Amino acid sequence: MSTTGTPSLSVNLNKVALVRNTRHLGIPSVTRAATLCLAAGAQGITVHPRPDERHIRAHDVHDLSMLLARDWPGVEFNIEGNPLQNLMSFVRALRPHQATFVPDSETQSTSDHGWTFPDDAERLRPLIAEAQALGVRVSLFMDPEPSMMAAVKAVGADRVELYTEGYAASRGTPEATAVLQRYIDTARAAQAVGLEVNAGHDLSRDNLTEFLRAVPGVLEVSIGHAFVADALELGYAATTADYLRCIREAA
Ligand SMILES: CC(=O)[C@@H](O)[C@H](O)COP(=O)(O)O
Ligand SMILES: NCC(=O)COP(=O)(O)O
Repeated sequence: MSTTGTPSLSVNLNKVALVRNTRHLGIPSVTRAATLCLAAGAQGITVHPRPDERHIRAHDVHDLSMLLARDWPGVEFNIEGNPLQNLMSFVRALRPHQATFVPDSETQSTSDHGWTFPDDAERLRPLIAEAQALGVRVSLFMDPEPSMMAAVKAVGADRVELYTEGYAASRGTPEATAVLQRYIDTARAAQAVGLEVNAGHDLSRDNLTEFLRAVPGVLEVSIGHAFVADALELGYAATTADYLRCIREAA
């Protein structure tokens, strides 16, 4: 949650790195993108360093951590990934404010599901405890399934990130109202057991306000793909300002 009491905007820079990686010129710069978004008012930076380094590379995570610590001390750094693969090495080395645990396979093209309980509980429990002992808040990427929230709390997580692809894809279909209701019910179930709530995946300027108006108490949205697509047209500063407007209009 930002200092204004509205949900925080954490800009995911994966797709900036994706373009950068097609040549050896260092452009577009991931750290420059972070600086421009933060200067325009974004409250956080998210990266998802995948094991194949198709976009964010290990040095990006280190560079961003240094940049934020040096120039943006109030800004939240959120690193996403699978703690059973490469995520914990970043958590141990850099101690970001938040680690979002995502159950992706190594070759997955993008995230497409959340953790499953009770199946994943015993593998996650010690990793959640380790991250928290390092001062890192842990959020679990979860499908909108109210019945899972008690298990997320029981395994020790601080937050859930609601996987919003289903919401985004349902808009304009006959199922849209029922789908949105599942997110509302899941957020309420999470909050009822003492979990905080984030949201992300396929959020955009078109669908963000409606989501935040409907789903209570979302503290943070992380947005990358649509954000970077918009930034190609509008620039980072104007894009950040417009996403902040979408968030404000939901209040
Ligand atoms: C967890 C989540 O929803 C995002 O991290 C998303 O997976 C972005 O990753 P890509 O940019 O690799 O699609
Ligand atoms: N956690 C979701 C995220 O960081 C960005 O997802 P997307 O906007 O790239 O789909």
